[in-house]
Amino acid sequence: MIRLDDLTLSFPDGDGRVTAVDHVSLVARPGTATAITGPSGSGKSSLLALASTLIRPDAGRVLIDDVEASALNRNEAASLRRERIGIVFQQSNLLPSLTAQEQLEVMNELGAPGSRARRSGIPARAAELLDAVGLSVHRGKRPHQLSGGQRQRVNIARALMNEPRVLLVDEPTSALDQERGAEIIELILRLTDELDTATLLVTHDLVHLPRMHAVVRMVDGRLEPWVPAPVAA
Ligand SMILES: Nc1ncnc2c1ncn2[C@@H]1O[C@H](COP(=O)(O)OP(=O)(O)OP(=O)(O)O)[C@@H](O)[C@H]1O
Repeated sequence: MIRLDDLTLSFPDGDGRVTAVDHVSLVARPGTATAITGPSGSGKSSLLALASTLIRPDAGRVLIDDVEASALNRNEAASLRRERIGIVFQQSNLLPSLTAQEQLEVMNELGAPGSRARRSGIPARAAELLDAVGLSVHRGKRPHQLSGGQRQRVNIARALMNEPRVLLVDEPTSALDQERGAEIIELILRLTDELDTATLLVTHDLVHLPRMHAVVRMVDGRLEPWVPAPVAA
């Protein structure tokens, strides 16, 4: 579970400060996907950065299960991210020289060494996740040999290597056409269910919202309930 509790974040802006996130509270439970939508510059990416512990709030708390993430120092926050949080950014920032399988395996080389038993399970886990995202036959390919949608699938599989409790996804469909975008959303929803992650997903794309367990809208850093536009008669 992830709980955002009265979060506020501001950035320096000329002589003053701009409030990117303004007293935002939100709870996402395991096995559910919550979409965060809203206009450009409304604070969606900033909220995700707070949820991921990559930046600290000016005020408020981020709770990941029972851990107060916003109170941790940098090293502790890095460990928490490694152990409990999966992050998928807009662009699939894959390493050009590595195959799909290696992109996943390298995740567990970074950071904590892990036991020998755990390390020996890594190739199998990587293969299993590539299978779950429909890329078994492409596991030996490098990023330039994959389509945009396939690269995004590798990205998602990579974020799941550490068996995260929380999955944070920023605009996963922005570089894809409608059909590939819809497939990626379906994939994220299926994995959220199967792996029981609490998923927060930023999207501009309103077509995906009815598939989500919950939808919130950010406007000027504040959270509003999302009210779907009436369907034309
Ligand atoms: N590092 C930063 N330094 C200064 N201001 C920032 C920084 N990051 C974001 N902002 C400001 O905070 C506000 C929210 O930005 P944010 O990127 O979170 O919005 P967004 O809803 O994700 O936008 P988009 O949909 O265009 O990605 C904006 O006014 C932006 O200019």
